[in-house]
Amino acid sequence: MKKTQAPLLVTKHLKTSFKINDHYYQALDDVNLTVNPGEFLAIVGESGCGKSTFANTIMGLLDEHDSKVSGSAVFEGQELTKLTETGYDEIRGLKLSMIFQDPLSALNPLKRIANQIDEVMAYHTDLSKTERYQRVLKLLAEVGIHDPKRTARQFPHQLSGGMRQRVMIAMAVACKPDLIIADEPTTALDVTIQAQILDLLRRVQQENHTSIILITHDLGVVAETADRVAVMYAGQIVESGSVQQIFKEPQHPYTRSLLRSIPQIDNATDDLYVIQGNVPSLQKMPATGDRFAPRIPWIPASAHEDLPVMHDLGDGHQVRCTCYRQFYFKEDQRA
Ligand SMILES: Nc1ncnc2c1ncn2[C@@H]1O[C@H](COP(=O)(O)OP(=O)(O)OP(=O)(O)O)[C@@H](O)[C@H]1O
Repeated sequence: MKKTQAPLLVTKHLKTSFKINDHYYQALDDVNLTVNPGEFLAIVGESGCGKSTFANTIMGLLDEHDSKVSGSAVFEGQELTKLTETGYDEIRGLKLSMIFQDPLSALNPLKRIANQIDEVMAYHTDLSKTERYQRVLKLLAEVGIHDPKRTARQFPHQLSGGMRQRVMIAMAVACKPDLIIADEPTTALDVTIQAQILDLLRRVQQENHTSIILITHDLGVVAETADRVAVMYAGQIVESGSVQQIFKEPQHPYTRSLLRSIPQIDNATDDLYVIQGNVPSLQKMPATGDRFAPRIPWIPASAHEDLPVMHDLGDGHQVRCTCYRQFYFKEDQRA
């Protein structure tokens, strides 16, 4: 059952800049995203596209001395960009949680697992110590830890990578938050464990009706997991839509290139498609034009907009720039 029909998180014209050598450079540019209650949104893009910056902006984890945020991010009616540190303390862990890529550095190496999960409940709930311990064991069992009592006594270094990530998920869901941001939660894990962790996140979303934003560079992991996908390139959302739209009718050349780069099991003899070039650094970000254009030089300049905007394709499918209308792969054209 839905807790509320209103969107959970709405960002409008959200921009984040970082100070480098006394100048501010934009890492997030005009990000407009909506996350509905109980929805699983994936944000996908190569390394350096701004995905973690988005997560850190929403979670209030940026260093205010070297970053600037403008625009709006409203979470459950609260404007996050104006929230003080004390305000964030009230909602982080309770309404808004984060799962990091590297649980070993996110967990405290000197504290037993039980104490780390207990902390968030001690801060946000009125449960007694005994009740909290019972909940720690229940949470550990729910995230697939076979011997919760034993794991509760252990330190992070005594656990495998997959178990540590399960513990992080137990911590993140301890107070049943409304939104969890998982930043590359499976990147450091092998493929089998990766699938288990994604299944677990999906289960958390369905059982607790929690919204999840999954941040990943791997479009391949998204198809089975997410409801909607936002593709990010060089600090901008270049395409967004349902999983079906993104996988069956991808429009932006960047989305199509990412899809083509996914290894296909039934296509083992074909060479893997590699997107040529790199994501521009913040200092080299072009002020105008399609930011992906330099990586598809065979597409005529006239196909791109000078100041690309989002185009509505219907049913919630959006794409930036008109170049998608004339996009083709150079290799296909030669064939
Ligand atoms: N504190 C910072 N100061 C300066 N530049 C930063 C800072 N944090 C991130 N950046 C730059 O902002 C851009 C976006 O980085 P971000 O980490 O958000 O990308 P990402 O898509 O999450 O990639 P990755 O998966 O590698 O973290 C990059 O060019 C990065 O170098």
